[in-house]
Amino acid sequence: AIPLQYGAQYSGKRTDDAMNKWRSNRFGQFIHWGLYAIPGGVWNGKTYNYAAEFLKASANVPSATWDSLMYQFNPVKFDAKQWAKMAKKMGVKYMTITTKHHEGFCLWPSKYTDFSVAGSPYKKDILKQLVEAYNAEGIDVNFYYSVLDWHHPDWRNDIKSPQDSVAFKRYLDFAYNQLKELATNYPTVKAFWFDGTWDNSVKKNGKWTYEVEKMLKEVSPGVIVNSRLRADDYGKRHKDSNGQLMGDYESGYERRLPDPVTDTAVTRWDWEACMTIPENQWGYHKDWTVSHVKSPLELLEMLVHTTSMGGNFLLNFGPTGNGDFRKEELDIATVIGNWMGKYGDAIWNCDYAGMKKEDWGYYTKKKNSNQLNMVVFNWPSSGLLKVRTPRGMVLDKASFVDAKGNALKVEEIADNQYLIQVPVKLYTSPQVIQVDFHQGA
Ligand SMILES: C#C[C@@H]1N[C@@H](C)[C@@H](O)[C@H]1O
Repeated sequence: AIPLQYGAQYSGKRTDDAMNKWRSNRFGQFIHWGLYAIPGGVWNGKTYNYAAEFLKASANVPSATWDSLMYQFNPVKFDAKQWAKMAKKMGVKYMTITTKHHEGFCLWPSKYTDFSVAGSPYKKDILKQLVEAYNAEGIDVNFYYSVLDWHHPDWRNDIKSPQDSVAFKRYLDFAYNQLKELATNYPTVKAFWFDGTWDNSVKKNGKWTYEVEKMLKEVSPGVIVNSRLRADDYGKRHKDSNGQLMGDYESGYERRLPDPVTDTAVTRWDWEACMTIPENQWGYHKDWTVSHVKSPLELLEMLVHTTSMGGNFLLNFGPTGNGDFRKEELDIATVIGNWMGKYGDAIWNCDYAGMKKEDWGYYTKKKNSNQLNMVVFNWPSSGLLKVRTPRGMVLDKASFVDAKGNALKVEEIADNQYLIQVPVKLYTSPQVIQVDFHQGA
């Protein structure tokens, strides 16, 4: 192995209470909210199709002009309690909020910058209201923090001169102080979601990334840090120069999921996929006709797919500049919430079942139980669901979660091969079959 000072600190999955809770949560709400929500992808009457939170770059807006949006930030419809109630009904167990996105605007009154809610007509601490409202609903709150900062004069994409080094050192001190401020002032935060760490300037500062993670875990014992923060001694990210995952979980799955047949290696570590409802809009965009918008059932299948591979699914919402949600997002929250209300037990506290993927859908397995869930998306015209079990696993009985009393016919047709007979009918949403099993000889 290559000797590293700033490589992975451990291998395998954390098994402490904080990580076990993070893992059992499975379904989270991502919220991207900042000044970009005010123009919503439109600048000087022109609609830009690229991600709305990148509008400053897409429309080539001068910094002084963009930063003056702070004086328009006054979300009169913002109601943290209402947001938290919607999230609770949707069935999420955690929420990740952009404390500061690439634009540098802070949703909390940071003492290290004037570019925050404190400088806006709104004035109040948005983070505080969200943390209190979501925690009151029993939902954990995690902080997204962009290391990349278009506003801060000392930010550098790369270090090409001694002057760059001096300036970037000031920037890194600023970011370190902000992160310590967040961990100290919001002690119930459960995880930090780092983004904007792809530039050479950060890759050349693996030591700083190591020290940030160390500080956060000292200030907030048990806190969880995603793999995007760290760079090792050689600038390697996510996995260090010895191929070991850095941080507490892999967070490279952005708008994509691992393949349930070829990518099962991902089940060896903790991971999370984050997902947009349109093709690629994280911040609020006025015009969602610019791309495909995923339906509730497309997103529900992604949630089940992710759980079936032992990952967390973080679904993104982009509130408007006024602090309310668009109708498509409210509808998705309702449809997914209705399903989770009936079948959430096949998601929460469930994990990879260690079984071969079948065409009809996905398996999830309740932690520390002999309860296997079959979430069926593709109903077989044959009325037969094929199940291949690992050696020694014997199926005992199967029934719809909605009809526990009516046992389904389970036929063992060969060693470790079963067929479960189900009615042939059209269902309009995925059905869940619960299977009890035991470990045989
Ligand atoms: C690129 C990029 C960023 N990473 C996603 C999580 C969003 O924050 C997007 O702006």
